[in-house]
Amino acid sequence: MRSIKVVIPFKLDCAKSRLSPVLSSAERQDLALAMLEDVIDAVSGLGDVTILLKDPPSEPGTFDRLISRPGIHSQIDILDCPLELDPALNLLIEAEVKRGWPSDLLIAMADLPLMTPSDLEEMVGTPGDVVIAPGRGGGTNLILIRNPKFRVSYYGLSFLKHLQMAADLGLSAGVFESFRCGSDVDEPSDLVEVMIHGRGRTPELLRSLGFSLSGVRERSRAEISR
Ligand SMILES: Nc1nc2c(ncn2[C@@H]2O[C@H](COP(=O)(O)OP(=O)(O)OP(=O)(O)O)[C@@H](O)[C@H]2O)c(=O)[nH]1
Ligand SMILES: C[C@H](OP(=O)(O)O)C(=O)O
Repeated sequence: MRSIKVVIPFKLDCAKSRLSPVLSSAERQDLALAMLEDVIDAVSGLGDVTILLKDPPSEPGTFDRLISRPGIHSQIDILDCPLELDPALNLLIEAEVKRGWPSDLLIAMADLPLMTPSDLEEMVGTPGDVVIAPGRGGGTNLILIRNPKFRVSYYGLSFLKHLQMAADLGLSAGVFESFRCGSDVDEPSDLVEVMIHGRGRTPELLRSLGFSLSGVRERSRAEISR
């Protein structure tokens, strides 16, 4: 099997703005870092990892502990790129093409705190020139790119867009359906799933911020309170 390079795009400044009804700006940054930690734990067995960073953090050393924890054996690099999500990722893809496509690329969003190494093993076993793990509601949570012709186009109905882009290029697309990989954390109601199913740093942080499951389940959803 070909080797895999993992790319995690990450933005700390104004991170997770859709959670502003329930979390302050500093808390959202802490949450973004906790989710990044859980994502690194899930992906680090697959190969080397590049964190594609939008804006260098104001506090030096923000990432030091995250990337040099015991149990993390892969190489983790931080690559600064001020561009928006798509141009930053497509520039990185083109750089890999110029290098002769030494590894396949797995692009993993940093807001997937439920994802586990065994989910990813299953995804990597899925055939296709491109394999996509959709997010709930039509987004794209993970893309495994095995063919260097593919480029990304996130936001909007990006799952369907990515399938169409693969078809337009004549590439085969595998779809990896997974509850854990499909659960990205964007809206306050997504925090419920983290409290119920999370096992890592993210539910721990939410508990330390005072969140708990209220024990009530209304309109088919458990409720959390703070
Ligand atoms: N490198 C880079 N990463 C980004 C950028 N915008 C978002 N990301 C990352 O891409 C992933 C998905 O982004 P979103 O779910 O929109 O996260 P977000 O922008 O922090 O959240 P909202 O402000 O609520 O949209 C997360 O891992 C983000 O950290 C960007 O402009 N550059
Ligand atoms: C990046 C974007 O994430 P969302 O904010 O839609 O979860 C997408 O999946 O296309």
